[in-house]
Amino acid sequence: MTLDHTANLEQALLSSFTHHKQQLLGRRVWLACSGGRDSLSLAHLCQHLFKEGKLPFLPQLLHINHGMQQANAAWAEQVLQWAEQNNLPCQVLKINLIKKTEQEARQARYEAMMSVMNHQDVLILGHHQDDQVETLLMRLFNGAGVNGLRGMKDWSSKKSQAQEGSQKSIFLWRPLLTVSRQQITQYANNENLNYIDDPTNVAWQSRGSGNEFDQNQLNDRAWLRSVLLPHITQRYPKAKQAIARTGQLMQEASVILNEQSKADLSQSLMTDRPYCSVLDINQLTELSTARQSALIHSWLAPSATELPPSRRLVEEVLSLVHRKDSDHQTCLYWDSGVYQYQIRRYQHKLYRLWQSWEQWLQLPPATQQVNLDSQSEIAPRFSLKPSNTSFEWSLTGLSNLTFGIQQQLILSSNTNTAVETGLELKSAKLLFQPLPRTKKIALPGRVGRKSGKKLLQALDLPSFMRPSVVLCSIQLSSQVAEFPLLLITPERILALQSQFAPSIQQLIEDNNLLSEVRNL
Ligand SMILES: Nc1ncnc2c1ncn2[C@@H]1O[C@H](COP(=O)(O)OP(=O)(O)OP(=O)(O)O)[C@@H](O)[C@H]1O
Repeated sequence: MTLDHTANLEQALLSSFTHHKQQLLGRRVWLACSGGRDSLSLAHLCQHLFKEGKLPFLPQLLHINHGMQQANAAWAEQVLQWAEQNNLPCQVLKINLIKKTEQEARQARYEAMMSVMNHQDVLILGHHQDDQVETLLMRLFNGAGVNGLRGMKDWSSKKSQAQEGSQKSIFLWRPLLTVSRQQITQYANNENLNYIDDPTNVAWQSRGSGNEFDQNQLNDRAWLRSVLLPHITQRYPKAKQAIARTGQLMQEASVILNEQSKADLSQSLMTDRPYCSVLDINQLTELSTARQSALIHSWLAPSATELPPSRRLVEEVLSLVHRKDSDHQTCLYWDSGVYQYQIRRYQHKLYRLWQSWEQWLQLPPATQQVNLDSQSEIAPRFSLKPSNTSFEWSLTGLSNLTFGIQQQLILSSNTNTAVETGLELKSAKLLFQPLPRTKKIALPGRVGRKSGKKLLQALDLPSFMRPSVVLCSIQLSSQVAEFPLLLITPERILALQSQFAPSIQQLIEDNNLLSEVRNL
């Protein structure tokens, strides 16, 4: 028969296990064990349920030695010994903290654990209901919305931030979120667990003969735990359960809200790359104001590792969206903690750009030429701009283009002799250069030729993209002037009016001629 003191914990773990059984299938399970009361109780419970055949896995323990307090090495030793006595595999990982803040310690802890875990492994954490209540209160006092007030999730995914662009992610599993600290304490005491009591968790100060704590010495979490919550529960004995219940309701509400804003976002998105995302303002403004705000809020922080934007920034972006004048100079800056963004508007489009991308766009493209008879020299990716450390812009399928032009020249030169055609091909060149502002160019399907700003406006190109337009022209012999063939931007290729336009258009439509940007 299960004793009362184990019933709550056992029930919570087994019910959470049943709930996530499918997600756990085939995955390796680890347990983050500080050696404190919560995670040690959890490790003990896992081992007990595994022995009884109720849990199909035995987690491998991971303990982080923060190297911050003298006692840390002794704690690591204590966890190792306990694991050995209880036949649980255990690894100690040492980290070096630079800033020594709580936030940095948490992040470094996760990164260290992820470094030994495989992609999509599961990490069990000892967070419980009281932790959840403290988290909710801290967020409430910081003005959180529905997403913040849902608190910690019992199952979530965490991506490694160790290297930019890293694909490694793991699952965090918190099976004890419905169990109170008191219930865990009871379990630990009844099982005679020799857990570690970290003094920085409570920040007690010894004063004179008695033990009192100095409120000013407590961090926010410790103050809520030791000062505010006892007051609240005196008046409202069930306050903690009620706050945790609100968290669950917010969790459900946030699922609905997020599904809605995801659907709204996909309707309004015109382009979506991490470094350049474009929203259609006409679509966006069809939505109610509340849905516009929710959409902008999630669009400004596209990945889970980024900070949520402030209410004020969302309002500023919305007022940019609703501007009726033709001002295209306004630029809002936003640092999401991971990326630095610029938010800009052009015509009916709203741009979210990495700052590094906007700066890269200002660099001039290369001026270069390709001889039409030397097909073998053409690289599969023909670089259009000197690469820097962040981006590479290239034209793929240039050999298809030169081949198409050669064929057309041969076909159209039936009045010439083979020798003359050969000579014409030999001297023919493709020239690539930054679009000259003075050159008059006819756009396909438009009347008359345009130059400079007018041409770029007709192309619907925002000012920050204009330095990155390449003109590709053909020069058939050194005596004859060149003819414009195509305009290339990082986003697209436009075939200009020329005898080669139909075949170039075909190459573009078949994706055999592409302008491609790679984020390095
Ligand atoms: N040094 C550590 N090594 C491994 N895991 C840790 C460590 N510190 C914290 N954790 C994990 O993160 C969870 C939440 O961290 P928190 O700071 O609340 O833990 P704690 O109070 O120090 O320890 P516990 O929750 O085990 O009593 C812990 O339950 C544990 O799973």
